[in-house]
Amino acid sequence: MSLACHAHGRRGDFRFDIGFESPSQAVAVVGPSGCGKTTFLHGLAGLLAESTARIRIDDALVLDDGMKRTPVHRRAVGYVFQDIRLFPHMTVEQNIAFSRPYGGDEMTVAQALDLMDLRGYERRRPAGLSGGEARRVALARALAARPRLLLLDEPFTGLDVKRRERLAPYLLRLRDEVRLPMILVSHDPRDLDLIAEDVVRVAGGVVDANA
Ligand SMILES: Nc1ncnc2c1ncn2[C@@H]1O[C@H](COP(=O)(O)OP(=O)(O)OP(=O)(O)O)[C@@H](O)[C@H]1O
Repeated sequence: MSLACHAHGRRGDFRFDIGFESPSQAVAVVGPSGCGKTTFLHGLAGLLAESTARIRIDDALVLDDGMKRTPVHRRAVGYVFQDIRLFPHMTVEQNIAFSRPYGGDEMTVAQALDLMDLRGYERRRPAGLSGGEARRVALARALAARPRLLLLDEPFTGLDVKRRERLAPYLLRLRDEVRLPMILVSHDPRDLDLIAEDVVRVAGGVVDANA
């Protein structure tokens, strides 16, 4: 599988122009705090007013803002926020079903629940979940929209070593069984060992050519 992504634009005074081509399916974008990792993901997801993006997976142009900007809900891009952002007033199942209308019809809420081993959690609310469980719900919510690319912002943040080891197989399941292309952003080298197949280094809003 090959993955080519590019996003450029600005967030306030910060300008960025970040892109890569990779023969891998799981690419990590790494770099120091403030270098633009999250901004890059936001650009790809359409969450910035002043940015454009382009995504190619194998021979398919999945997204191209060149002529006309694609709205967030038509981007076929799943996003798991660093701080998870589940809807607190909804149950686990309602959280997952929320993104369902924006995707295709193959991946159902039930399949997302199965994939993330969330059977039995359907009626629970986010406040009653552990950090790792909440991350699995956030992954299931992203999956239920049937994305063609998954964006993960610091997927293990806030989890200790034991909990990281418990969450990792779920991400590997998406990578190796579902074959879902993913870009993860991280400042922690351990994340790269766990799931990344390729690494892109970023500094000051651009890819670091010397890395
Ligand atoms: N809402 C905002 N308005 C204006 N500038 C912002 C905003 N959010 C972030 N920035 C700026 O954009 C730049 C890139 O920030 P970004 O969050 O993408 O970095 P990062 O590499 O993800 O950092 P970290 O690892 O600390 O999360 C920073 O210089 C930051 O100050």
